[in-house]
Amino acid sequence: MLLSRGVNRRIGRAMHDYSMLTDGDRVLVAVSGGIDSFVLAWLLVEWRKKAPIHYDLAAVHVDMEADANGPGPMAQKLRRSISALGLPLHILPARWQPDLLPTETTKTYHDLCFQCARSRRTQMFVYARECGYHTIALGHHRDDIIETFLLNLTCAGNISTMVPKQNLFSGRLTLIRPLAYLDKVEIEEVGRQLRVTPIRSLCPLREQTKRRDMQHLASLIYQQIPGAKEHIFAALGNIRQQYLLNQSKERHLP
Ligand SMILES: Nc1ncnc2c1ncn2[C@@H]1O[C@H](COP(=O)(O)OP(=O)(O)OP(=O)(O)O)[C@@H](O)[C@H]1O
Repeated sequence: MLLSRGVNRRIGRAMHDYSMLTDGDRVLVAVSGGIDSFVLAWLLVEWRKKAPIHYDLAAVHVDMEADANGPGPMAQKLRRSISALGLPLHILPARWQPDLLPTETTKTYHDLCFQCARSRRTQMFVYARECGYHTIALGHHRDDIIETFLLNLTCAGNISTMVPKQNLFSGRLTLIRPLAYLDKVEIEEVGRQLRVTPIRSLCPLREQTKRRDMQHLASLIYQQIPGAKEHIFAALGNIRQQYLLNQSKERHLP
């Protein structure tokens, strides 16, 4: 399958702008069962065929359905589709599962969503370290980056977002997001051409998170203001420090 010229160029530009991959890297691509991370896994396989560098590649999945009998049905299905790409899939039974939740009324959906994602990430970080992988590739895209910015702006009182490349633990682990310059719809189009069927999410909180609210907010802004998406994304790399405030956060947050 051929990627459109624009899509191919923006993947290349993201990889290049952030020097995401170098020769000899050992890369784990994190696959959720969703379209974005499957397309990313496919892309990293294809990219390696034509890249002037070589990197080792394997996939990892944190299985929310795993039980004493082993991987759940979704993870097994995912293993089949990932192995069709020629990649091994490491399945990690999730340590944190929604039905293991304490019945705490103080926790909001957002807290729980955050905890679940953090636990998943920690499991992948530990696995990467134990198995000698220094890079984890995630399927976040431009819409995710803008929604995170809106979330941090409106709910956390800071101006920040998820970055296309992030060094952690003094550089011992790097997160990369090669789809950072693509829109969700573009990735879905690639997924359609690859005939990817998303494996349904088990997340019971999915429809009720602040992230979902940010998706609605973003789509309202885009409907009202043509070009807003491009401008917001550009703004994230165009900080005018001298036109920001120097008050302390504590003084103004409730
Ligand atoms: N259970 C999981 N196991 C491994 N990686 C995961 C898992 N869930 C999410 N990820 C990684 O984190 C990224 C962002 O997760 P998020 O939940 O926002 O994505 P998604 O919409 O569920 O799935 P996708 O982005 O693959 O379509 C995914 O693209 C994937 O790289």
